[in-house]
Amino acid sequence: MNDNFSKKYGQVFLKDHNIALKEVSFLSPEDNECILEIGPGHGILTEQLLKYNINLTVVEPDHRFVDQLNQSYSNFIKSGKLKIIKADFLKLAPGKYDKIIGNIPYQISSKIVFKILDYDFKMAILMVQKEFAQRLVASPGTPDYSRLTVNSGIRSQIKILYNVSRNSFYPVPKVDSSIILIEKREYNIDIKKFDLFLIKLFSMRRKKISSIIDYHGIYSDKRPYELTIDQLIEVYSQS
Ligand SMILES: C[S@@+](CC[C@H](N)C(=O)[O-])C[C@H]1O[C@@H](n2cnc3c(N)ncnc32)[C@H](O)[C@@H]1O
Repeated sequence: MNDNFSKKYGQVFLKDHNIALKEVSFLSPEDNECILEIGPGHGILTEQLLKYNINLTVVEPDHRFVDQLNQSYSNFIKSGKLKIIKADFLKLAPGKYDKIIGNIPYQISSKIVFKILDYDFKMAILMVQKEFAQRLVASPGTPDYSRLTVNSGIRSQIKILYNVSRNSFYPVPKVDSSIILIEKREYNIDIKKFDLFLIKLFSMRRKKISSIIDYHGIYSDKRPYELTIDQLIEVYSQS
């Protein structure tokens, strides 16, 4: 295929097969699991995934890759083991999969993570920009601690598993990457309403909570970025 990289689709491609193997081994596919891959591109992860006895669905908006995958994996498609959806993942209605995997475009990483968290799934393995991974797992009181950390932290447990050099990709991007694990967890809050509350608080992250919202409890003098997730939920439920 003539590589005409699309900036619009955030196309940098993993060239290190050992990293692809590592990601798939982190995912640990089990027999008959339904697995979703976001943004297969040339299929470096797809190829490894198809070695397992799983049902694989891949979502890719770029018709060039869809055509390439349709050709390379026609037997898997015929046997029903592989389904290729030509679409923007962000526009799909959330579904149910056992596991999700993807080396996702940097510029829409937070939208993709928020969308994944609307899915019914057990765990996801994603390759993301290193700095983005650090924002996901940031501790309260640090500059990286944000609405993204809290929103994703309520709905899941996230860990950085492995850092990947920019030199493992082509064309070489300006940033390094990290492989992260997302494990979905149960939560008991209206996430849409809570997120609106977070947007308001974190838009003034250095102001005292009592000067942002009508709250006069024990955390009034704290700043939003200083509170743990549980403390933010407490403020939300009392305001
Ligand atoms: C960083 S590249 C990774 C490609 C391949 N998985 C790899 O590791 O080499 C991101 C891929 O996501 C695709 N992509 C971009 N926007 C997307 C979207 N909204 N939904 C699904 N895939 C998207 C791109 O076309 C590209 O194939």
